[in-house]
Amino acid sequence: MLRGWLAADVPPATFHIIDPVADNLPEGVHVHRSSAALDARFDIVILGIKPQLLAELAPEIGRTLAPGATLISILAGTTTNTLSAYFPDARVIRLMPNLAAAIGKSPLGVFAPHDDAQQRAEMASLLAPLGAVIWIDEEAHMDAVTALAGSGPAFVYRFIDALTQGGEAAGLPRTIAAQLALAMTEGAAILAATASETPTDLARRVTSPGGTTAAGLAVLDADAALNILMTDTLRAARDRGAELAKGDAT
Ligand SMILES: NC(=O)C1=CN([C@@H]2O[C@H](COP(=O)(O)OP(=O)(O)OC[C@H]3O[C@@H](n4cnc5c(N)ncnc54)[C@H](OP(=O)(O)O)[C@@H]3O)[C@@H](O)[C@H]2O)C=CC1
Ligand SMILES: O=C(O)[C@@H]1CCC=N1
Repeated sequence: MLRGWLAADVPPATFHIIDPVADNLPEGVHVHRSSAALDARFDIVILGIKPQLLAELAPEIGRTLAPGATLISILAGTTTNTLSAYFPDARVIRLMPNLAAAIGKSPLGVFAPHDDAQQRAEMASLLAPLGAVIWIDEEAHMDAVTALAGSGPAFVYRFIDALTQGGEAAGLPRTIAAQLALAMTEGAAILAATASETPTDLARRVTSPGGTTAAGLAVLDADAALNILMTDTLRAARDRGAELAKGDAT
C-alpha cells in the first residue's frame, strides 16, 4: 500500500511506519521501532499486524490514535466489534487489499459499520492510488472477500506456475514456458478486464470448433474439477479468517 501511494506521488514524509524490524523501506518515510517513544498522534492509522498479535499490541496501538481517529484494519478475520472493543474512540473501518496495491491494481474491499457518504468520499480519495474500491455491505462477507481478493493473488501465481510446468511437460524449455505463461496470463487478464464480453464469452471465442482449445478444455472442465478445487480453496481460506477472528493462532 505504501508503495502504491508513493508511486502516486504522495510525499514520503506523510507516512510514519511503526514496525520493530522492517527494513528496505522507501527513503523519506518516518520509521519508528515502536510507538513507545513516539509523541505524535495520528488521524488515520492503518493496522497491518498479524491478527494473532492484536491483543498483545492493542495498548501500544491505542497510544498512536488522535481523538476520533480513523483506524483502518487490513487484518484478516478480525471483526469491527473486536476492533472497537480495543479502540472504543476510533472510527473503525475494515479494508482488504492485496499485493497489487503497489501498482495501483488491487481490489479494495471496504466495510464500515457506520457508513455514510462523507466517509465513502474520504476513503475513495485515500484509496484511489491503490486500485478499485468495492464497498461491502455485510461484514459477514469480509472473510470471503479476504479469500478471493486478499489471498487470491497466491492462487493465481500457483496457476501460473502450473502453466509453466505444463508447458515444460509439453516439451518447452522451462524459461520459455515461464515467459509464455506469464505473458499469456497478463494479456488474458487485461483483455478480460477491458472487454465487454464475460470471461465465459471470451473462452468461447478462443475455442475453435474441433480445435486445440476444445481438446484442452475437455480435460480442464472434466467433472468440474477446477470449479470444485477453487470452491474448496476459497472455502478453506474464508474459514481460516473466521478462525483468526476467534483468536486461533495455530
Ligand atoms: N500479505 C498480504 O498480501 C495481505 C495481508 N493482509 C493482512 O496484513 C497483516 C499482515 O500480514 P503480512 O504482511 O502478510 O504479515 P507479516 O508477518 O509479513 O507482517 C506483519 C508485520 O507486523 C510486524 N510487527 C510485529 N510486531 C509488531 C509491533 N510490535 N509493532 C508493529 N509491527 C509489528 C511484523 O514484524 P515481525 O516480522 O517481527 O513479526 C511484520 O512486519 C495480516 O493481518 C494480514 O491478514 C491483508 C491483505 C493482504
Ligand atoms: O494470508 C493471509 O492471512 C493474508 C490475508 C490476505 C492475504 N494474506
